[in-house]
Amino acid sequence: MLRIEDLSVGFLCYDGLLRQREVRRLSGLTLDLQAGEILAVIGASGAGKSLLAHAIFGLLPPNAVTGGKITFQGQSLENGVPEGLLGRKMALVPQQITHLDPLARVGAQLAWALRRTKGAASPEELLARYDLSPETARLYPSQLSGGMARRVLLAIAAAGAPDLLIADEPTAGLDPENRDRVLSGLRHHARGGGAVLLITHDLAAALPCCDRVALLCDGEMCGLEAACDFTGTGAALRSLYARALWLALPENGFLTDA
Ligand SMILES: Nc1ncnc2c1ncn2[C@@H]1O[C@H](COP(=O)(O)OP(=O)(O)OP(=O)(O)O)[C@@H](O)[C@H]1O
Ligand code: NI
Repeated sequence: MLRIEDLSVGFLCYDGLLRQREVRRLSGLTLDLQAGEILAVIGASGAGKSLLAHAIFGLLPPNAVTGGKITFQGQSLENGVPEGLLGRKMALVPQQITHLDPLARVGAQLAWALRRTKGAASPEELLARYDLSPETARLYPSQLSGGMARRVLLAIAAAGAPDLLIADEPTAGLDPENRDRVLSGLRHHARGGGAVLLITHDLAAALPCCDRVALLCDGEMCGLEAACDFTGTGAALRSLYARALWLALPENGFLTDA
């Protein structure tokens, strides 16, 4: 469904008064994502996870320099996501909850999303999918808890039943209960045949819900593993980085000498 081949992203910055140079932040990234699959992209802060999401949606700033190829359902995204696909075929759940309109009730924002994407669901159905009560529709964003706001963002992104959902840190700052609600909403999406790119730094939380894990390290891919291989001593994992990350989890004894 989504194919990324040799993607690179850099930024032009001034080096002296007039000379510009490119600072590479992503390089040589190759990935594909199938329908019905949840692929987790795991990496530390600054690894380039959000850049990957923004590159897919063509949301990079003008000083960005990109290379490589991104195709979605066989269509090139070289010039950004075509208008007809946005929201209806592919949707982004942004990292910042400030993307909600502070002056509009949740219900109105869901209704706009449904109208814009010609979505068939009702606002109540979308809220229920993310375990939000129908009364949530009457609230303004300032009246939502952090966990509720994240789930509202997901419900808005799900309005057009997109084939591909890219969720950038949808569980950041959430307690385990809210985190599981968000993840089960993403699983619901994948079960219905959608594909999910789940961006997170939390390997332990992502593992029970994803199918594969791509590891990003300083802008490069340093492992692509099946989620089921994160087990025992990590002997089935192919990359050293994945094994080190797995063994360093608290439940595996914080081992750091993999
Ligand atoms: N507009 C920009 N101009 C220059 N550098 C940028 C820009 N946006 C991001 N970067 C750099 O690219 C690198 C990757 O940033 P990115 O936001 O993708 O990290 P991340 O993995 O999403 O981190 P986090 O988990 O903290 O969200 C960082 O070093 C960041 O400073
Ligand atoms: Ni980020």
